[in-house]
Amino acid sequence: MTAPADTVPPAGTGAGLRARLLRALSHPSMQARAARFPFLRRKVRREGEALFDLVQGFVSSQVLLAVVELRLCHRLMEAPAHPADLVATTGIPCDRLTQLFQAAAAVGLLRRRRDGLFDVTPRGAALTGVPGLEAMIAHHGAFYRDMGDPLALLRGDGPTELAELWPYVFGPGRDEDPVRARRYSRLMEDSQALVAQDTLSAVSLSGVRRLLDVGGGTGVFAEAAATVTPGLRATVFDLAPVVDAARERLDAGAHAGHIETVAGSFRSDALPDGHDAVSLVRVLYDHRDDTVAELLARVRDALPPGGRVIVSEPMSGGAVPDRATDVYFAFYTMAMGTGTVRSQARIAAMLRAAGFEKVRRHRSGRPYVTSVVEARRR
Ligand SMILES: C[S@@+](CC[C@H](N)C(=O)[O-])C[C@H]1O[C@@H](n2cnc3c(N)ncnc32)[C@H](O)[C@@H]1O
Repeated sequence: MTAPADTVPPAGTGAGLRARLLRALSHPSMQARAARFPFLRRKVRREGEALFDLVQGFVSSQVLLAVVELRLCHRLMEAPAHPADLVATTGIPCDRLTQLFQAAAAVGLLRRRRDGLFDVTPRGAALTGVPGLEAMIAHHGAFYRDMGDPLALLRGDGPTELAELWPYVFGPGRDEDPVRARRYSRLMEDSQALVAQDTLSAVSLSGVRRLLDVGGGTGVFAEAAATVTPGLRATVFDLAPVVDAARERLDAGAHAGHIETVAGSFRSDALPDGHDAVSLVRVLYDHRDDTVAELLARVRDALPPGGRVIVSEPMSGGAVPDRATDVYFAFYTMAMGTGTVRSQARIAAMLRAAGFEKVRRHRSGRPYVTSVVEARRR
């Protein structure tokens, strides 16, 4: 497709040159002509590879899912194997299993050795070791079905499967089911350690005596905060069924005496006071702007002047769109029904509107794990 002529800026300007390059690249004969010029040849090839990468992304993800479901990396960590060795246990014919091994090697999870056996690569080993990653991949079936018709998802047509998995986003009446609360809490709990690690390396809690972790799940962040901040006492505030699971977990841990749990809903209940900092870890991106604005107002009311709020979650790249957050998390939260990824600038603006100041943005080295914004109550 070529751009209409009237949208092309005048020749000689930077924008004009760029528009001409884009027009040239979009011309079908360009692929053949570019072969004659080394610079263009390289550019066309790079763009071709990048486009093909986008085209085949879903297939790679499904290869990853098959690898996870068969626990292939776990099996090959024990000993290198030939696909034929796994036919009986997987029930997959040898020729197809060989194709899966080849594909897993092509995406860097396995290595094909000269003797025809396969073993795991460092990436394949990391897949088995990153807490929560395999559980996250395994639950993607629901997300991919929601993504099956992206235009329907964008238009907001019909129910989504992810909305069923995260029922609390719709508030009272949908947020009390203990079975579903356990299921989503376990999913979050597994990945919470990494998020806690990045959050606590972005912000120091030194000077904080009492931390309130709102939507704190089963207390993994509160425990991590207590571990790195001697003397810290924490309160985990979450919905009743989640708090029951949190209490069970925390009572078996090292910080049981320093971490309280309070059941309630931040939609309808005042937050417990007596804390000098409030954390919101992977909470805001689940909710619409009006819910977030009300929640931030409650956080402000629970804090003394100068009290800190810490927001930690994957954030949009904003002016510099980011592949992990503006693609994956944006569509994931959209499929949940009410969520959205916000940029640090947008969260900062919402914090200021709620009565916070001295906003600091900490861009993490792993935006796909989390980014952090903190502020003080005016
Ligand atoms: C995505 S999870 C994050 C949990 C934890 N902070 C973490 O990062 O693993 C969101 C949490 O917010 C809690 N939540 C949702 N709506 C809530 C409400 N109205 N009041 C209190 N907690 C709520 C959920 O139960 C869940 O534990």
